[in-house]
Amino acid sequence: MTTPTRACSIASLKLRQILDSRGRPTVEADVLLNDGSLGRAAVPSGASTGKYEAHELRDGDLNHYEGQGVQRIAAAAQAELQPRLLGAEALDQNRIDAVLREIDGTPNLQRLGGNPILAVSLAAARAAAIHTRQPLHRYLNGLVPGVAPSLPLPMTNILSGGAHARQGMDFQDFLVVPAGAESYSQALEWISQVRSAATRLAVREGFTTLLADEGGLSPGYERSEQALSLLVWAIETTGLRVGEDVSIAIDVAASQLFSSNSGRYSLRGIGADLTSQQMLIHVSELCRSYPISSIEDPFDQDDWEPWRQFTSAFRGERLQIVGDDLFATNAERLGTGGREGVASAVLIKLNQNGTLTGTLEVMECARAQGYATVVSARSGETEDSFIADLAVATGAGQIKIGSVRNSERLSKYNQLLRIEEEGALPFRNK
Ligand SMILES: O=C(O)[C@@H](CO)OP(=O)(O)O
Ligand SMILES: [Mg+2]
Repeated sequence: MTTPTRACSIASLKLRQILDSRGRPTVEADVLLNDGSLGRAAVPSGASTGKYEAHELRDGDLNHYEGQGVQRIAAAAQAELQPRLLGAEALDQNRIDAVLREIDGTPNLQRLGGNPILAVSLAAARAAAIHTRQPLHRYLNGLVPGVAPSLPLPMTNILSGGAHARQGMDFQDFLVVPAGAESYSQALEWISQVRSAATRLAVREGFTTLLADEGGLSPGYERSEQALSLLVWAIETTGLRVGEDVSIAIDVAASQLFSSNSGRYSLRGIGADLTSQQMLIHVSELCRSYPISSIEDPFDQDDWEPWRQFTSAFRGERLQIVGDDLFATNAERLGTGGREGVASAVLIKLNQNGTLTGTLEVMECARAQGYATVVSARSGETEDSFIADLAVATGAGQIKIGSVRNSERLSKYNQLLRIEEEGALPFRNK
């Protein structure tokens, strides 16, 4: 692509299998530049994956894998990508990502896999940041001219259900949002106070405090209402004002509950299979009965009609409506959402998109159509803290990482503390 002798050009590429927080194989990339700058990045992996995501090449399923399958996927990708990327200019992220897509040659990256491709895309950005001697968030901010960086408001799992817990609540995430905090560090303090209060209360009530995939408590409640009540109680116990200092967010992850054969949502907690209209009534009632400030994926990724009705029913109220599986960090689907008046925010997951440049384009599209953005981790994570820097660099406003209990989550929370310490950055554009 360019002359291989430039200090910022790629000298070598290495892809390997490592383990994620579920103990399952995932991909890590090293990108080495001619001046010795080494960028390393690891990609996460979802459990409640949407069908419009970039394709992740895996070895086996959630509960079973053969052993070296991801190593073979990594090696195959390395063999094709390395010769084409040698000498590429690491500072030209657009070009690198375009070449990665071109080599794969499929729209959803199913040939080489979205996972090795994203790992290289992110590792190249990190190598470029090291080469330019900038913190990653500052380098990434340079890729989005005109965007003001800021520290994001965390949205944090306290209780988990659905595909992440294998017991209890049908809905996947029950989170708290410390919107009244004055700073990121205060927000994090409040979160950990609410989390310990929730643990104490669950113990007092005789429920288990076993943890789910993202470190959220998995008490085995049957009904969503029990989880929501515990959250309200935990916030009150800490002396914080419910709904003002700290409010509640939920991720229904409804695509996991939906059967396209029957067209119904199966809710074990209430012992019923709901039609789209019944589901609309159910989630609307929950949003009106509890101090919920944000709801994600209340309906299936292809069930657009209730999405439209729900969005228009809550228009003008203080409820953020987030599309995760619905938009799959895909500019085309987000554009459709904007035209159809569906949702008011988009969850941003790098591995749903497949490249850094593609993800930044989706965030730009969100800004252009007035949608809020929530940068998000996956349920299977690594110790890589890239998304913390990404959220700051893009002034995303919000971040969803999981609970504050496990190191693969804390690597992001703690990275944000370090960035806060650098000073001069506003908290969520306040
Ligand atoms: O649905 C989600 O928002 C994420 C994180 O909670 O889960 P997963 O990575 O399993 O898709
Ligand atoms: Mg989700």
